[in-house]
Amino acid sequence: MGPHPAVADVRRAVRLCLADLSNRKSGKPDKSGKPDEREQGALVLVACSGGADSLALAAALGFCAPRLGLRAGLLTVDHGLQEGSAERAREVVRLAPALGLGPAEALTVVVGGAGGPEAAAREARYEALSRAARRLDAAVVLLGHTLDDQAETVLLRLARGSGTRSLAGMPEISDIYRRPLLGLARVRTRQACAALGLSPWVDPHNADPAYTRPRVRHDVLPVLEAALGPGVTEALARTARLCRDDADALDEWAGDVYVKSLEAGVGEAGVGLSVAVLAEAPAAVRRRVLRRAAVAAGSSASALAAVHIEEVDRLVTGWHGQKGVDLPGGVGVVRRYGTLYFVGKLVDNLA
Ligand SMILES: Nc1ncnc2c1ncn2[C@@H]1O[C@H](COP(=O)(O)OP(=O)(O)OP(=O)(O)O)[C@@H](O)[C@H]1O
Repeated sequence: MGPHPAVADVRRAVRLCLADLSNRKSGKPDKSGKPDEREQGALVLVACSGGADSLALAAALGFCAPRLGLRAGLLTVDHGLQEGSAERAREVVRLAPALGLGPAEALTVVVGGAGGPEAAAREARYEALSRAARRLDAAVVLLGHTLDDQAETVLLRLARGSGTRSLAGMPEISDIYRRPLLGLARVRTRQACAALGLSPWVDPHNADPAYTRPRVRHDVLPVLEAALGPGVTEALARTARLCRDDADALDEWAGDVYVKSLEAGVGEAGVGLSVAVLAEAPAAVRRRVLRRAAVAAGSSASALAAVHIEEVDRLVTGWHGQKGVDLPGGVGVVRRYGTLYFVGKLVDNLA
């Protein structure tokens, strides 16, 4: 008898996601079911909170890694924000060998206050995960976001009035991170855990209406599904995929226009763009070029809101002598005749 269908689904998702790293073309296990000692494969880590999504993912990684000729390990992060968090982290680490995961570590982080506790915890978590991955020389770190997480993200961003890049939601691959479960409904990870006899941890925050995401999860999406039909979650995730393709194409176009419009160049004086070249570009492309220039001059991408860029855009398309625009990160934008200058502390990695 084969595995439970949900277990098979999670394993398939992991296999597909790691296929490019595999050194076993057949996908069949070797005799021992363990990675060949002579050709030690790449190390794949799973970031596991102990919740159903990342627990099902960890189990699937432990199963698939030897069959793909890869090594597998686990990282769990103790944010120190909830009672019993250290004990839970230890429990997740203790579970790792039974799941077939080699190095397993609990990382302790200190969460600062900037941007609210959720955002600060996330930032501290990613920093700790990236550092540990570098130290262990891991090729990738897997995250357990599901189709439902993606749909919630898209809905939240729609409600904020986001553009295509933001509506593209979470990418399947970014930097060392991969999200194999983005195409899989959350219910499948619950089913997979149950079928494997695993008892996931339930985050009390996930039911706390004080947080926005739980409200979307429990109050908004069920109402949409009831009113518009059961395909809404899947449809929102599809919107993310479509927006990603559009955003990628526009970014590429904007890259060309950015280079063409660089008039005063990028240097000590700032970034100078040709207004004539900018004015010729479609609005969606122009806004991307302006964002790029702002980041090159020292604004942080996450602090730049759509309203900031719209204000800068008015210096191009609605110019009647206004004095300039201040952007986050201490960047100022001024227009002098045919050139738009972004002046501020320049960052090293220019676009
Ligand atoms: N404390 C943690 N330690 C390690 N990884 C984590 C931790 N918290 C979250 N992650 C990783 O980030 C992913 C998304 O976490 P998030 O809290 O947004 O979602 P979630 O729905 O609560 O996920 P899960 O059910 O796996 O806890 C998780 O699936 C996991 O891979």
